[in-house]
Amino acid sequence: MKDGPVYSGSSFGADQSISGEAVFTTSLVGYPESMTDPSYTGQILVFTQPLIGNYGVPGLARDQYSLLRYFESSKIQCSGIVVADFAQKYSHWTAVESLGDWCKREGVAAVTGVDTRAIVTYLREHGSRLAQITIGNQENADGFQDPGAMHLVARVSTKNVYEINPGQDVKIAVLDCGVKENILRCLVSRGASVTVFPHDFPIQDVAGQFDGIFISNGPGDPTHCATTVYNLQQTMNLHSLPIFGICLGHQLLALAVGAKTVKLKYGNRAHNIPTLDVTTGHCHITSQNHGYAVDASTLPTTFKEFFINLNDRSNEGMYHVSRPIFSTQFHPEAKGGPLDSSFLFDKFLANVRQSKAEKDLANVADATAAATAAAATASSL
Ligand SMILES: NC(=O)CC[C@H](N)C(=O)O
Repeated sequence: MKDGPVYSGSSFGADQSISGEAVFTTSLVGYPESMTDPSYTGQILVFTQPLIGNYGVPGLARDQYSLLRYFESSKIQCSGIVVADFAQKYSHWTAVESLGDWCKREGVAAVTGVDTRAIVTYLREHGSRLAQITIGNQENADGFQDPGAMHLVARVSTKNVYEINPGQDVKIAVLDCGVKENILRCLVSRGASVTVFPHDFPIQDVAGQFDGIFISNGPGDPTHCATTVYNLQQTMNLHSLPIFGICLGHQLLALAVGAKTVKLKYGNRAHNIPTLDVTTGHCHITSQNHGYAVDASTLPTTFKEFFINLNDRSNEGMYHVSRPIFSTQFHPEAKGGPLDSSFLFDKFLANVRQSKAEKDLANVADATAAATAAAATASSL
């Protein structure tokens, strides 16, 4: 840890010294999904679950939409992992290799045999820290790189525009700030065509061709994404489309409407965080991975707090008081149970279909009015 303790263990991944921000997750399962989540870019992930690797690592199978079945992106995104006890033997019907072999193949550092309880206690007391993993006597050439100071979204976002599930009744534009495969699946499996755009694409220029806008999760400090924030402001000024944002997408939407974000002491990374839906009084068990949060006291009067974290009372979402715009800090696409908060995708799709129906009706009314006017002009000639 920078200016902190040193913990020694054994390397079971790549012999590669790295640096990053040390953060911890209390999730019991899902290491393939977490490690490939682009939001973990630049971070060293410490697992509180002591035994990691016992179900191995699955292959790159794809579903009917060509989305990865078992990973959130096609490579490991975190800089390194730290576990108490790496399981050398693994067993699962989807497994094709061990966690150690995967890390070696992808050049990712992995340490086992350290007291992760001591590390997590340190991180909880001092907050997320810059850290290094050094192998043997190797010096880490990078020193202590701070991912919070980098515009990581620019690194992980798509460079090209692409479409998934074309030809459906509604079309959704996704701003990819580091989008997870399962978010795309949650949209297309509900019958939408999805077009994915780079994070800084001027979405206001093409928004009229879509029935809804989605803003994805992504790594790092949201305040680096000034272009996306500006484009979202323009989009909301020029179009009345439904909008949904998740995690970084929530933070960017909040910045676009004039709210502020803050860095949390050590963040929320888990699959079982109780979150209150302020509109219903129901508590949802949610999946989370974030180090920043929206300061709810800075929301404009046009937005209300949607969800509140019941552990630390931090903001978990917002909704517009009169327009179909809402966003969540937690991840409704990632769930410990079978459904959990996935109803939020149904809500977004319902908004999208309703807005499309209203637009179609307005177009029919315009066409009828134009035809009536043309007929009147013709009969008066
Ligand atoms: N999962 C995410 O989108 C993370 C958002 C942001 N990078 C944070 O850490 O708060």
